[in-house]
Amino acid sequence: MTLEPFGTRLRHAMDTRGPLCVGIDPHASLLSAWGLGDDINGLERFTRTVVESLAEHVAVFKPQSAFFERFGSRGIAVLEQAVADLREAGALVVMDAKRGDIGSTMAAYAETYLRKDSPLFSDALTVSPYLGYGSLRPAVELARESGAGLFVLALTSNPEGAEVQRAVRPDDPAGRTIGAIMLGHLADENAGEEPMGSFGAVVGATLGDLSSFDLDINGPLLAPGIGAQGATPADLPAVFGPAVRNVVPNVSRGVLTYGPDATALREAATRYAEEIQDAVAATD
Ligand SMILES: O=C(O)c1cc(=O)[nH]c(=O)n1[C@@H]1O[C@H](COP(=O)(O)O)[C@@H](O)[C@H]1O
Repeated sequence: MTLEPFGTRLRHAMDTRGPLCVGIDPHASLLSAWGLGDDINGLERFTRTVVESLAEHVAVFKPQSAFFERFGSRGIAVLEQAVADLREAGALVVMDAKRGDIGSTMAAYAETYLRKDSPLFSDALTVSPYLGYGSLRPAVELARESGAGLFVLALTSNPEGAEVQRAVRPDDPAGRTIGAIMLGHLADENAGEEPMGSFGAVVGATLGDLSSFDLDINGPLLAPGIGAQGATPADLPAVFGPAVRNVVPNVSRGVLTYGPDATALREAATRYAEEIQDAVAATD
């Protein structure tokens, strides 16, 4: 079955379930707080609980691959099952693997996550453009072919990101920063797409006023940083301005910390979803 483009599917999911993305980040400290061992059984129980509690309620999930890779092939098997179960429940999966390499190797990463019949096929993948945006071309092409999407790290939520992303490219005619140039590439990728394109940017919710950047890329903006990193849903309009309608806010620890009780997890996700909805509606 051919998939509709990721941007179309994501817009529909945001309209029906709301824009919240719950991150599945099984930190060792969370496994312990949930009374689970820092082992494959703990990882499996944790992941299954998140999936069973939230998969039918939340639009988007972002499993963080590193927390599964930590356990080797058996961890990857847990990740694979989670991706299948989440998608089966009608949620979209953004695989957070932050891949980035020279083009010929990038093609293999793309095969791993973006080829329709791959065991780890995901609706979208996080990628790093810091080997040059053009190195991502094989992933862009395969994503288009498969109806998948990408989230390209543009302005990350961590303070260290600025030394790369806010650096001004000396030969850029407009004197833009590297982060602004990445946003420009994404706007080109998404030009003319309706209701929006499939090539998103990662832009931290922690970054304060971003009005000096053109966030109007006609694509989604994945916004991590709410909850554990200190940003709140109420910050979103001030950070994103009119682009707030394309924002997919990610919360990982801020929700996960309420487990393992399924009701408490659902209530936490609902609280965040409502606060996000209120913040976005206030911009009307
Ligand atoms: O690409 C990401 O998802 C990402 C980009 C970024 O700029 N900052 C950021 O925190 N993330 C991820 O978003 C999640 C944030 O987790 P919490 O701080 O627990 O909500 C982690 O999985 C990070 O790896």
